[in-house]
Amino acid sequence: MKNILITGGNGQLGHAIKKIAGEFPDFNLIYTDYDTLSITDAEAVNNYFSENTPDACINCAAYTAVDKAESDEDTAFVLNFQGPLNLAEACAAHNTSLIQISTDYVFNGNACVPYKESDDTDPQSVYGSSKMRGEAAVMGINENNIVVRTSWLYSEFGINFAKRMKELMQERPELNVVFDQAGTPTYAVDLAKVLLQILQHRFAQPDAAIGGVYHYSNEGVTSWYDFAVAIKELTGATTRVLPITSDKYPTPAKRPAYSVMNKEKIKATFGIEIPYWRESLAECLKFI
Ligand SMILES: NC(=O)C1=CN([C@@H]2O[C@H](COP(=O)(O)OP(=O)(O)OC[C@H]3O[C@@H](n4cnc5c(N)ncnc54)[C@H](OP(=O)(O)O)[C@@H]3O)[C@@H](O)[C@H]2O)C=CC1
Ligand SMILES: Cc1cn([C@H]2C[C@H](O)[C@@H](COP(=O)(O)OP(=O)(O)O[C@H]3O[C@@H](C)C(=O)[C@@H](O)[C@H]3O)O2)c(=O)[nH]c1=O
Repeated sequence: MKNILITGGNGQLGHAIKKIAGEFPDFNLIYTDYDTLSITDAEAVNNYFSENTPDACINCAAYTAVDKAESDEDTAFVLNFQGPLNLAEACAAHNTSLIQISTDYVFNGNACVPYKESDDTDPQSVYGSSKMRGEAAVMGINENNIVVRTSWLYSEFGINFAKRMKELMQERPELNVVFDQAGTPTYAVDLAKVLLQILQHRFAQPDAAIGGVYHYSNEGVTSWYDFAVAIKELTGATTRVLPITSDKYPTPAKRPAYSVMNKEKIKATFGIEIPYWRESLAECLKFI
């Protein structure tokens, strides 16, 4: 039995991991959150690892309020950079495997073909910059650590675009949604399974050199507008969904115009198949 620590366990991804934990009977999953283990408190993190010595840690704790981060930079960096650094140091000291979750918002969005892990990062927002620093901190401490970048995460848990759209469609006759930002939605439950599969792989072949950055989203490409239209179609809502350009929906943080990620590396390394985004959306909507 392997003990797996899930930090930020009360967030969206933490809940998604809880949902599928039963499919991994060899793992004893331990969930902590802000109130039980603040990842920004280096001493608390060290003490926790000394007392509990987990075999692996998946860091789901993060500052994810993209717009708020623009005016709350210090808090975003403490949580998205210092927190992962604290965890990476404790993991290194206790021989614990670490998976850090990162984001498509580390890219500037100027590409027109899917981003590879080796492409340059150039975040356009405080959130993206803080996550990029978190990636560098984790990989700088131990090259065997793993960073999984994902995009447009949604699920029946927490706050996310799909849940918000479904709510708004019940309240409003018309919705305006940007169609000039392209990316790929990711059902958090699909990501949760892959994270635990990666750990299975790590424990089965401890000497395999699988450390590094990986991209994972669902398959396909869409825009936020098309994502909203799919939610409307799949839920049978009658709201009019209208496409707008980003300048008609001003936000404090700039989002990448294109943040589709190439997933060849994660598929080849771990032998996984990835569901198409619309099929996963249909599955998720059964639970929203
Ligand atoms: N959501 C998305 O669209 C995407 C997310 N990601 C990444 O995926 C990961 C998971 O995101 P998601 O589950 O959506 O995020 P959530 O915001 O749902 O969850 C983050 C969790 O971290 C907790 N937390 C806050 N501060 C601390 C702290 N100091 N110590 C421990 N825990 C803390 C939060 O608790 P509380 O709520 O009490 O503050 C919350 O439970 C993150 O790394 C994120 O950057 C990547 C791409 C897209
Ligand atoms: C609610 C709403 C949003 N939008 C736009 C705003 C924005 O450009 C886009 C996405 O909206 P949101 O602000 O909900 O999503 P956002 O917070 O930008 O989502 C991001 O979160 C972080 C944590 C990530 O890591 C990213 O991968 C991504 O998922 O849709 C509309 O056009 N109309 C609307 O009614």
